[in-house]
Amino acid sequence: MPTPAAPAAPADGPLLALGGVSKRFGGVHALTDVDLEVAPGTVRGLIGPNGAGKTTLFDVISGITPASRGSVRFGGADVTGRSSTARARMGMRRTFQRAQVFSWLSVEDNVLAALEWRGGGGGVLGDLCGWPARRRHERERRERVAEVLEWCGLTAVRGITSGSLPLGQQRLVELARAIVDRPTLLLLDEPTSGLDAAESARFGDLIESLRSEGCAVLLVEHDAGFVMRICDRISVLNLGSVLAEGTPDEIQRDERVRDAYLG
Ligand SMILES: Nc1ncnc2c1ncn2[C@@H]1O[C@H](COP(=O)(O)OP(=O)(O)OP(=O)(O)O)[C@@H](O)[C@H]1O
Repeated sequence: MPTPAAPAAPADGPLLALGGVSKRFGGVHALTDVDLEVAPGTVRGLIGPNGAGKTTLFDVISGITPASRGSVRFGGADVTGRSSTARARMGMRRTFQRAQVFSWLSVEDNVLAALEWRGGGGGVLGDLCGWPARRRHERERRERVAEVLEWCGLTAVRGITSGSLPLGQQRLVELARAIVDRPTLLLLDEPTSGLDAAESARFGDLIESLRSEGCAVLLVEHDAGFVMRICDRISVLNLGSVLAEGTPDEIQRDERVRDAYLG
């Protein structure tokens, strides 16, 4: 299992902290005064009925959509006004409800491409001169990709075109892309959607391994059993507001949550 970097958070503070986040789309109040924290190296679930605001909250956290009000702090810094690219450079990664991979690239090149965007090669001069440092850098990157492919169980299909893989493996490719340069916070949007029981269980194991290595995870997931099994804490959204927050036990016992969501 690859070793993620140490969390980029102040020693005694949350890695991610949302304060009073609201989002309006015209007359639609998608989010209202949402407070939420994710501690380093923990898994937080975000659950709620359809239309509760989960995807909108992910968009606000990752910087795809600006909040109408409120603040987003990440790694101790106020990132409310920063772009999604800036947040990614700080160690935040996200996956989507529909797995996003370069379907025409091989599995290995997909994961390599996720490392490339950070740059760090030797540039044109380095290419021309074939500097040893650049060659070493390239070898290290290939080794890192091989390590992550192995960890995600993708070594055997590393040369296959990603778009020809079944959905479960495409999700693993997306996960491999997200973790290859060692994020400190991973936002997973319905990672088990469309997976069979064995694939979901594998995904659960991978998330637990990531946590044990210090990576924090915020997980939107409709499979309540999966969420209860895997999360340290859970926030329940309903109609854009936090209805409840607590441990899986506390959430399961909460009558308001049962009425609104768990049934
Ligand atoms: N771009 C938009 N323009 C207008 N309304 C939007 C937009 N995006 C989301 N909404 C509205 O905001 C509310 C929250 O939607 P959101 O997709 O965040 O919920 P969700 O909890 O992720 O739902 P689901 O579980 O179905 O994915 C809904 O009422 C939705 O219609």
